[in-house]
Amino acid sequence: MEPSPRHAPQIPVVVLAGFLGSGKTTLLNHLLHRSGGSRIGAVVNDFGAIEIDAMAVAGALGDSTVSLGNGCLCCAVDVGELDQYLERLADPAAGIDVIVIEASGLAEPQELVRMVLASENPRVVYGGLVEVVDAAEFAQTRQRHPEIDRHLALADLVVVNKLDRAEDRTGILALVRSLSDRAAVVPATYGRIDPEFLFDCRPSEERIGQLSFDDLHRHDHDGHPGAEGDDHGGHLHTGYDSVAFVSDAPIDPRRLMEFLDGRAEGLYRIKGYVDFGPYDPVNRYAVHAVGRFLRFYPEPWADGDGGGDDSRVSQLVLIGAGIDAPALTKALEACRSTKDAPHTDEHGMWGVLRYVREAEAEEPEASYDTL
Ligand SMILES: Nc1nc2c(ncn2[C@@H]2O[C@H](COP(=O)(O)OP(=O)(O)OP(=O)(O)O)[C@@H](O)[C@H]2O)c(=O)[nH]1
Repeated sequence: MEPSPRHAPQIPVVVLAGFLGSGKTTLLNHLLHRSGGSRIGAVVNDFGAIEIDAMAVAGALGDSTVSLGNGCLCCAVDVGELDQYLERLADPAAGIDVIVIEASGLAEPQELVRMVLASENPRVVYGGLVEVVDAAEFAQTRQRHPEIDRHLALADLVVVNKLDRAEDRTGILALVRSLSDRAAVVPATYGRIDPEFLFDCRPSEERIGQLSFDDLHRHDHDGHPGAEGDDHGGHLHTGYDSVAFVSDAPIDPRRLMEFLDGRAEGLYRIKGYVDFGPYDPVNRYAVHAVGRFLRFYPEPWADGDGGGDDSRVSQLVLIGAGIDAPALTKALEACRSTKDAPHTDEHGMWGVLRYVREAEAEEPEASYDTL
């Protein structure tokens, strides 16, 4: 017998937040592959005009992913769009057990929590705030954005990610614990946490109290300067811009490496996919830069090994503070390849391949980090 709507279990909606490049998409992908019998629906909010994050999770999810592109969800005037998506994912026919909203790396988590709490959909219930921290960049990020402390204080679960890159693992964990109020603090590399943490991270009664509308409101007005009279003055994304670049022509690997090696300090985040054309007809290259960190991840093109296909494009999103968008676009345009014959420059890919790391994602899954 069908359970009556009144008694149907409510689907937890978890907000997954964390600064640019901290590893939210990586964590979400891990959960999608490790969730056992649970079915996860995802709402992905990209800051840039191209939905790179949505592409990165869509493969695993098919139509259980919806994308809220271009701009921070926290600034949406009309929250109806989120409601519509929640409605769709919470439809019993979709068979979804938990919904994860991946916030953009510049979103204000308390705004997202507020939106979920405001949802009138009886099938969903707020399932907690997960904050992902980049252990390697945390000190600098906190210096530039003291608001991060406020985000951690609101979290129900904090994932201290990228511990493989952290110099002082114990120190960073202790610091995050001291900032996190009563949240569980979980160490991780590549977002590999036990999914139980997430599905169980519903806030306790006490924490629901803390995240009531009134308290969130109070946080806005006491918590950060610029909130009064300027809706987004204290938001993390103030001063940040994004540039979206798409190219049908393949990219020249040497020129792109020159561009990347010379990137300005303020250009904190680059992500996307690159077609190096005849330099590697089999693979496209996912690219990620976070601060000074740079990595390429070759992955076979979905259209087989033909090459020369019209559907092959390079798509990049660049996010930073104080960046010169027209100059960046011009510099990227100059990276377009003009050569047809790669053998005239057979070492052309060397620069890129220096940033391809083998097998780092293939460590045994069983070993969750402990500290
Ligand atoms: N070394 C290392 N790299 C990691 C780890 N987790 C994620 N990364 C890499 O960090 C980069 C950014 O990861 P994402 O998961 O895309 O980060 P994100 O938070 O979704 O990024 P935005 O949506 O732009 O804010 C990618 O190159 C990941 O492979 C980790 O634990 N260790």
